[in-house]
Amino acid sequence: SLLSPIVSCSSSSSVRWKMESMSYTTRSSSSSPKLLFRQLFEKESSTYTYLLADASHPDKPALLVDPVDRTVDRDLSLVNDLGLKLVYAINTHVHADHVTGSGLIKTKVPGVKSIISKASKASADIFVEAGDKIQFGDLYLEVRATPGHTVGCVTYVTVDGPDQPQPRMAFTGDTLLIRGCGRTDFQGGSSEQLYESVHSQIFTLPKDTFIYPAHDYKGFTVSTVGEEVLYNPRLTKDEETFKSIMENLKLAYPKMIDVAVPANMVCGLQDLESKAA
Ligand SMILES: N[C@@H](CCC(=O)N[C@@H](CSS)C(=O)NCC(=O)O)C(=O)O
Repeated sequence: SLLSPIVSCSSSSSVRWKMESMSYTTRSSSSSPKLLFRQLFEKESSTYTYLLADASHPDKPALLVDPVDRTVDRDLSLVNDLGLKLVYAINTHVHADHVTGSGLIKTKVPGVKSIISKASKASADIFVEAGDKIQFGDLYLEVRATPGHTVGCVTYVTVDGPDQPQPRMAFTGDTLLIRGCGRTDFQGGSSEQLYESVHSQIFTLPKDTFIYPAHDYKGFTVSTVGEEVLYNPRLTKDEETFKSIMENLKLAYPKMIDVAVPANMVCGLQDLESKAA
């Protein structure tokens, strides 16, 4: 069931990996899980990193979505200040504009597992695909496949359930930005796929679902499904108009693309590995 304590993800060895094997302390009271949530910003790449934790669980298990290498120390210091136990460093996709902090976090916090989609073909400890659920304490993120910006893009959504955060929250990576969307001109991008992904996997969520993207270039911090369905200047159009908009964006390639993509295919560790060699 949706809230089964057994949450499985596909692992690198293609064996179903059961997160029930995590040794969490059992909750002693019958209180509902309490989400601790922080939105963090990295200004050079205009990237948002998200910290989520089950603050009412005795272990306070936490995860970071889309950490950036340059701000790992800030993020870990916050995790420490809040008394959290970081268990996962998760990426929505292989980023092209900055190096992920996942690998660096793993060198600094033993036991943290990196997660990315199987479709990304990048390396990580755990590979997820559509329908998988990521458990932290008594809270869950559901994986939705949202290709289009890259082939391996996924959106992580809090699940629907009596003890789960309401309104729901969707971490859309670069698939859906506030009043925008990710570009589709490299890394296997496809405007058709992105249009289908957003309409079938994100716009079908309840209207009050919060949209938390991986970037913002205009000063926005959060939106909702209802807002984007009404006001997104690209995705409110019909598919042909959308494709034409995307073909005419005329954006410069991200400055770091030649460094970031190869590094992010190996959890952001390429530089560390080449230095060690
Ligand atoms: N100028 C930045 C890169 C800006 C950019 O291309 N952003 C991407 C997401 S990061 S690959 C994007 O999809 N933008 C969509 C848009 O409409 O802006 C740099 O050099 O790093």
